[in-house]
Amino acid sequence: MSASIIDGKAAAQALRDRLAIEVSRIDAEHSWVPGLAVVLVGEDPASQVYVRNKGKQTAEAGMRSFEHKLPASTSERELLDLVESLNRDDAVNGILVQLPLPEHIDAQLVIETIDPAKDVDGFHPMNTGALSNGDPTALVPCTPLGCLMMLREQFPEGIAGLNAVVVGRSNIVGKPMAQLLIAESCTVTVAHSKTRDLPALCRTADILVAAVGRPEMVRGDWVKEGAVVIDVGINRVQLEGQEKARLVGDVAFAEAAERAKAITPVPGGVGPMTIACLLRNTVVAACRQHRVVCELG
Ligand SMILES: NC(=O)C1=CN([C@@H]2O[C@H](COP(=O)(O)OP(=O)(O)OC[C@H]3O[C@@H](n4cnc5c(N)ncnc54)[C@H](OP(=O)(O)O)[C@@H]3O)[C@@H](O)[C@H]2O)C=CC1
Ligand SMILES: Nc1nc(=O)c2c([nH]1)NC[C@@H]1CN(c3ccc(C(=O)N[C@@H](CCC(=O)O)C(=O)O)cc3)C=[N+]21
Ligand SMILES: [Mg+2]
Repeated sequence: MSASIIDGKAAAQALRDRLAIEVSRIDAEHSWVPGLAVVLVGEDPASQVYVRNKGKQTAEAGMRSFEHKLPASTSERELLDLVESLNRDDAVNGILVQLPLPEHIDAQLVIETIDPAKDVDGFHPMNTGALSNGDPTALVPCTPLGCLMMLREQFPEGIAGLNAVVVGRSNIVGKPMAQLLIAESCTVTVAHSKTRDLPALCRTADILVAAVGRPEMVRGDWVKEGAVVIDVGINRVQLEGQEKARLVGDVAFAEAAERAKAITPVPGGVGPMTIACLLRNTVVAACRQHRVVCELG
């Protein structure tokens, strides 16, 4: 079998097109547009790429974008003050503080300072709690939400009852991914660095999600014939004799594609959908704040 390649770029474009229509309807009917504030502390080059993409795509969807770039030397108090001022700012409907933060800043404290109604990353305990309780009003973390949207497209008959293996248990990807799949009635196993015989476990997966941060760790023979593989990994690897770093996922793509039914590429898979879902969460959050019905579900 040779896998079909899931086009995350196209899926993200389609979602952004729908958002743009919804935003222009809101603007016409209510005379406001959703606003997203992105806060970047420090100079991490990869984070700068994402922040630039977010700003551009936010504007293209007709929304307002507020970028706050702070030096790595910013104190915790200064960052908390900024978050509190964004909480009070009515033009700001969504707040994203790019992670990781410098060592001297308590990231959990920053996350808990964000108004849960503006927490478009879905990382605030109020939102993670709501997700784990199956509360549909939860703001759901963007990367897992994007993965779920792509998975649903692959299974017109639904995913209930399928075996899902999520490799990685981070608060930003693995755990919320597992929660979403549980809510979809998959049978979910979460693997991590202490998991025994990971290859054999992965071979039980109808749905295999890799969110590990290790380039091409998941090999072709870990993939069950006909499985759908979602590769969340974004790893910059420097190849010998090549000038530019290359982006690779957590899955050995060519090998896995020989056995999977469908697979997401890196780049062009989960990454673009993450940003589109961030914009979606911002529109949803803005509509709730204005007590206006949103036609995005
Ligand atoms: N496309 C996108 O939009 C996004 C992509 N990413 C990418 O996804 C990847 C994961 O990110 P994130 O969740 O933040 O990473 P973390 O480093 O926070 O978590 C990695 C997880 O993988 C587990 N792990 C590490 N090594 C192994 C191993 N050898 N075998 C099994 N499990 C292992 C860890 O286990 P343990 O808990 O035991 O340490 C941990 O649970 C990264 O490449 C990141 O860049 C992240 C966010 C968004
Ligand atoms: N508070 C917070 N929320 C996040 O959602 C968050 C974060 N912090 N910190 C970093 C990770 C990573 N992340 C990505 C977003 C887009 C792409 C993306 O657009 N990737 C493109 C390629 C872009 C490139 O060339 O680097 C692709 O995969 O095709 C990747 C990764 C969001 N994250
Ligand atoms: Mg992390």
